[in-house]
Amino acid sequence: MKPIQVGLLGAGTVGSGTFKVLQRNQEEIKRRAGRGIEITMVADLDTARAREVAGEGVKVVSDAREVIANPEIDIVIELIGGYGIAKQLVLEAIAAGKHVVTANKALLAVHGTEIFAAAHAKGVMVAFEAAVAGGIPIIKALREGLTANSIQWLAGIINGTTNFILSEMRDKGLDFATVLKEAQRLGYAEADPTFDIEGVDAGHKVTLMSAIAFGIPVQFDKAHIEGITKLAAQDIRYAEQLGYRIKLLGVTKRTVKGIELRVHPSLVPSKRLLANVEGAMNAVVVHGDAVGTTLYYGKGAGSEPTASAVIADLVDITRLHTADAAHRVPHLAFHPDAMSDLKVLPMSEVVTSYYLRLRVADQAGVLAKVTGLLATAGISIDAVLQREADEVGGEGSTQTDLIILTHDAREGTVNDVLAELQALPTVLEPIVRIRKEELS
Ligand SMILES: NC(=O)c1ccc[n+]([C@@H]2O[C@H](COP(=O)([O-])OP(=O)(O)OC[C@H]3O[C@@H](n4cnc5c(N)ncnc54)[C@H](O)[C@@H]3O)[C@@H](O)[C@H]2O)c1
Ligand SMILES: N[C@@H](CCO)C(=O)O
Ligand code: NA
Repeated sequence: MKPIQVGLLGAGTVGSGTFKVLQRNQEEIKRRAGRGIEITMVADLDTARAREVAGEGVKVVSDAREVIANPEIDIVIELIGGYGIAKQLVLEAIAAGKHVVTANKALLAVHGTEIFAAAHAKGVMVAFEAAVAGGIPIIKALREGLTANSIQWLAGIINGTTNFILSEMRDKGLDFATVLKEAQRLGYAEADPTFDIEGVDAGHKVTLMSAIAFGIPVQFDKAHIEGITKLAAQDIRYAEQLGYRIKLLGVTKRTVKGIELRVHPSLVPSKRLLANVEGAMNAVVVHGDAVGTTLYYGKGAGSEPTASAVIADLVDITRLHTADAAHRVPHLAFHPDAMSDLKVLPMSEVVTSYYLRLRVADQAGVLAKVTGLLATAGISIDAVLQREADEVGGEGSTQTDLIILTHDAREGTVNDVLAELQALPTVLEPIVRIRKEELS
């Protein structure tokens, strides 16, 4: 089947990421969607840059309406932003019978009711995973994964720019303006960064989540919004001394009286996972009556993380648009005729790093012997800690613990060297081995 054709409006930060990821993972995405997905036309006012982004074989125009008018195109991605021309283009694309994918939370939070109604009437989809918490699939989680639940509340760090500002101010003592500039340079901030720092962007996102969580219309005008511009550095410090971090949270809650919908700085106990979400990272905690509390964490802004969500929507729409049984969501995510024959590795071939603890005789040369055997096996050491003998076995002890952190090594190699180490007469007890994952 011929690839589904996509038109892109706006080849900026997110648009260029969408191109890159779609090209890099083309084959895998096709195996998942059951059909190729190709951006064949791009509109951007800056046609020279768009041409650079799009590469060979893609038609570049400056007038977005040419993309919408192209009958070959089934899906239009709107990545221009704002309420003005973006709104007109989205409504025109819908009227022309195109599905729309957008990252424009401002547009949907304010004009969502009109846009979704137009799409419903026309029988097309408007997908917006990228609009909330960027790459985190929170829309899909709320709409599909948690669909059995009566959702009670959700709270999240959903603006990367402000979380980045708060983290950098606290950790590096940098001033607000400097960090904001850096967030803009990194492509996190909105075209108008007051939307970020005054909590408006977070308000747009929590409004969209509130609608999906509780089945209410999008009502940005009812949200209470405070940003971080009035936050004083000493309050961040005092909160810290009391065991709290200050985070800009978007919160929406079902109560007997109605729905809470609010964005403001909040003290969060330092030991909570949310308090430890740093930099431009986002996280959303959702509480459903059946599932309890669940947490979603990841990059909420930036070129490729946001593109990740845009493309997920493209795949969803491609599956639904190509509406025969063969193109529904496959049981194993990839289409049955596109499964891979990649092998599952035996544990001995797994590469990871290790924590090793050896109870050894407290005598000269033991450490050298142990590290020598590891070196011979090609296992490099990240850190060594030797406990004092009397900490281990009491005063006058003749035993001590050697704790070794290794760099990455093959499990089979580690097994062999552990057998050698265990056989040393100076190693007194079974060696403790715990695998270590940096998960970075
Ligand atoms: N940057 C992020 O991390 C991020 C994350 C999530 C959502 N978003 C949203 O994604 C959208 C795009 O953001 P971005 O950061 O990629 O913005 P950007 O400013 O980098 O890109 C916008 C592009 O649109 C083009 N453009 C402007 N007017 C146009 C018109 N009339 N016709 C055609 N092209 C036009 C601009 O030349 C520019 O290349 C916004 O709605 C934003 O809120 C961004
Ligand atoms: N300006 C937004 C981009 C992602 O929506 C942020 O900082 O989170
Ligand atoms: Na998302």
